Amino acid sequence: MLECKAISYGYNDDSMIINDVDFQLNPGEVVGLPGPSGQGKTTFAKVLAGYLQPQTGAVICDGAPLPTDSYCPVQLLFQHPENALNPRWKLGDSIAEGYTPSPSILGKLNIDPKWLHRYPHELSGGELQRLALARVMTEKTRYLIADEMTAMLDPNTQAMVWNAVLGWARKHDVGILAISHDYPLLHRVTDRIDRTFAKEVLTSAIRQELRPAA
Ligand SMILES: Nc1ncnc2c1ncn2[C@@H]1O[C@H](COP(=O)(O)OP(=O)(O)OP(=O)(O)O)[C@@H](O)[C@H]1O
Repeated sequence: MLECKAISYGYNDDSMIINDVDFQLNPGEVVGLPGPSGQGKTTFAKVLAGYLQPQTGAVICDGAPLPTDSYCPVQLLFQHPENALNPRWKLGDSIAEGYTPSPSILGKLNIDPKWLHRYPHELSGGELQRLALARVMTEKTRYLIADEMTAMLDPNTQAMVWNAVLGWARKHDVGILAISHDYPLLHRVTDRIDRTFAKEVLTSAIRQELRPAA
């Protein structure tokens, strides 16, 4: 289980962005994290993935603190994949740094193997995002935090990417935290919604979107 207890984080000590948050994500579970802009969802994601050290509390992954000198079992994908890929490396080299994705994973994400011979600036944002995702779809990833991961994709590509990710997560018992403003998407892909950052009163439109399909 990926869990945190009493996490607080502030970019300066005067004001905390995250206050005393408890959270749990089980292996194989898909949890949605909605919330208005600026509430601290991305900050929380960065703490959970070990990019930021909380001022109070701790992140525990399968019974241990996150490693600092080896592959992190909690991987974080952002809306903009450029930040995750070295602009000076061909994409095949960036991916091979971790592992070699199977032709099946490349196929499920509709990745043209020729892209691996190109540099990041030679692909579209949506193509890059699928490569950034392939890069973390390894058995070493136990939890994936998808922060607006498919926000830039068209609806068909978004559905294709989520099918691939959910199939992979089911097969390997990977837990997923999906952060998004897109309630219909969260309703489609998650098992439950965590309301830590979404304390706003639900509008009737959102309630309608959240209602299970008949
Ligand atoms: N590096 C930083 N230094 C100082 N303040 C920051 C930094 N990064 C984010 N913030 C501030 O922290 C607050 C929370 O930002 P965060 O990106 O976590 O929110 P969010 O809920 O993910 O928002 P959105 O839905 O718009 O992505 C915001 O007020 C933001 O301006």
